[in-house]
This record gives sequence, C-alpha cells and structure tokens, in this order.
Amino acid sequence: MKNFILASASPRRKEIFKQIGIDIKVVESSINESIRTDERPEQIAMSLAFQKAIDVSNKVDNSIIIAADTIVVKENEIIGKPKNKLDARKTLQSLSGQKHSVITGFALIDNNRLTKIVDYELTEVYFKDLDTIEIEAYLETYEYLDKAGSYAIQGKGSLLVEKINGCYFNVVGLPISKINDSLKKYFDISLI
Ligand SMILES: Cc1cn([C@H]2C[C@H](O)[C@@H](COP(=O)(O)OP(=O)(O)OP(=O)(O)O)O2)c(=O)[nH]c1=O
Repeated sequence: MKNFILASASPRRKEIFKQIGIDIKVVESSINESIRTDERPEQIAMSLAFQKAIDVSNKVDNSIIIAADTIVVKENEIIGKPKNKLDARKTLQSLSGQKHSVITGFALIDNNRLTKIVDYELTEVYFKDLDTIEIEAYLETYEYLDKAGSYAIQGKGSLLVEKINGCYFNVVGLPISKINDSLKKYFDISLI
C-alpha cells in the first residue's frame, strides 16, 4: 500500500479515513489561507487545497498527499469560518430557510511520480426555518467554531438541516467517494 499523507489539521477529515478503515498519517500544512475574491468559489477551494498539498509535498518523500478545503457559498457569497459568536449568529440567520452550497476542493499529489490532480465536489444543503431561540441554543454548543458556514452537519447542526442534495461527507470536509474515483482513474489505486 502506498504511503498516504493527509495534509489537514481537521480531525473530521482524519475521522472520515478512519471510518473506511484507514489510519492515515497527518502532516499539517502551514499556508496562509488568503483568497482572491475575483475567482469562482470552486477555483478558490481547489487553489487552497492545492497550496496545502504542495506545502506538505515539499516536507515528505515518496507519498500520496491528500489535501482539501471546504467553503460555504450562498448566492455567490463565500461564507468562511466565523470570527466570533456574532459572526456565527449572522451566518446562521442568513442560512435559515435557505439553500446554500458546500464546496470542497481537493488535491492529490504523488510526489514520487510527480502526478498532481485537483478537483472539487459540491453539495446543496437546505436549512430549516430557524427561530431565534434555536439559533441561540445552537450557538451555546460552540460547535460553530472552526467550521465553514458556522455549523457542523455531523453534530447538532444536523438538526438545522432539512435535506441535502449530494455527498454528505463532502459537507463534513472530504468527498471521500469522489477522491477514490480520482485515485482509481489517475493513480490506479482503490481505497476499497
Ligand atoms: C459545513 C461544515 C464544515 N465543516 C468543517 C470542515 C472543515 O474542517 C472546516 C472548513 O475549514 P478548512 O479550511 O477546509 O479546513 P481546516 O481549517 O479544518 O483544516 P486544514 O486547513 O488544516 O485542512 O469546516 C464541518 O466539519 N461540518 C460542516 O457541516
């Protein structure tokens, strides 16, 4: 089996690998996640994922590096991680009763063969109508910290969601099935 490296500090991404029986090694990237606002959301997510993968690829030998970046987009506006509780409250108010997209860009690099792949997955998420009491109760869980869109679908945030259209794991931060498709197609490796 090839040496896989996950270039992400996100415990959720490591957990997704664990769920499919892979105890993946983590090497965190140290990129500055600044974005160019003139790019399309999927370009931004792919570019950030690629920067994370390249950064880690320069630190390890003979490995396949997997990196990802997740952003939330509503009506072409990018909603990142909340700066504070006030910010999280505003985001949840704006997502209430509405549809948004969760885009995860991912990058795969085989630094032995010098193969590089970048792609993304998009999932539509429909929020329920949330009242003030629910939003305040959710904020008290502090689950919003460090989450794009200020919620965690894998936690109590599941109670805010009416339905999704697309890959669930993509919302949690790693479209594992699409990543496996790319590994099969371009690297001749299957995670199954
Ligand atoms: C919408 C949503 C996002 N998220 C998380 C996934 C990502 O970890 C995070 C978005 O931040 P990212 O910048 O994609 O990742 P990260 O900062 O956690 O880790 P790293 O940069 O080292 O790769 O939001 C959830 O866990 N659940 C959700 O429902």
